[in-house]
Amino acid sequence: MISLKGKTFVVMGVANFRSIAWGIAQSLHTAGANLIFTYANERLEKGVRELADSLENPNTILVQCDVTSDEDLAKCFASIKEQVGSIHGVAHCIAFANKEDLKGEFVDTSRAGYLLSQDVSAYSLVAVAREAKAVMAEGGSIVTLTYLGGERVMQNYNLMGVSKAALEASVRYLANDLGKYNIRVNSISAGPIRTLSAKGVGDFNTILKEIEEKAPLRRNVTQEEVGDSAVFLFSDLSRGITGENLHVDSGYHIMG
Ligand SMILES: CCCCCCc1ccc(Oc2ccc(Oc3cccc(O)n3)cc2)c(O)c1
Repeated sequence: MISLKGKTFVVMGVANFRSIAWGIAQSLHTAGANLIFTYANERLEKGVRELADSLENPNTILVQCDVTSDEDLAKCFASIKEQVGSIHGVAHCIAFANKEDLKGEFVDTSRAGYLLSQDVSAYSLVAVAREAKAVMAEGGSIVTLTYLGGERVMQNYNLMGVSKAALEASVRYLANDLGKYNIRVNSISAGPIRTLSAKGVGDFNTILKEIEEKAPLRRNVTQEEVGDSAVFLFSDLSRGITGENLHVDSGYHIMG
């Protein structure tokens, strides 16, 4: 089993026990890591604290962080630096698009909706990477979450697909910039998982069934499987990998 004992990772985007971010947190915890959870606002704090407390690790820290605010991000990582000195990685599990932009016709996307989704789902990784760089002395690893709809059209995914395309290109350009500091930047393209966020995507159930019928493994993936692949990308076993998009999707992406 990979050991991340004595290492500290920031997990951004836990909403509840179904979150992929929580799956990543559990796998990191099992590997012995210390965790710092960030949450967007007070409404989310209670739920994140209950989950964090369930790990029973006294080193766990919670920090409020609204990724749409440069000031909040700067304060968040300054607080992390002050509390732990340095971190070894960041799991960026944050995305958003207005519900009306996740169904119907992409051509009808509003300017405001498009910019909001790009800001939260793609630009936030650039800002997080910039702030995290200053707290990752001995190098580190940044992992973000994407979906196949960023590479090709998946009905209803619409605006989020365009935001994920921007996110995946941002991973490559960030990997180019940060490699000289021995900071790696990768994405995990997860298969569909029934999370709070998934409720926002039109006709979600159809794709779950399609995976069971067409994916090479003939089954859907779980938060734990994505979490374990994230531990691989956070560990030295992936020290030669950066700018990569790792599909953890039962192989579905290889099918026509
Ligand atoms: C047709 C594609 C079906 C599979 C979708 C898999 C998936 C599920 C969830 C994903 O993450 C989000 C995150 C925010 C998001 O925007 C939301 C979520 C809930 C409410 C709302 O107003 N917006 C939509 C999807 C995601 O990027 C991808």
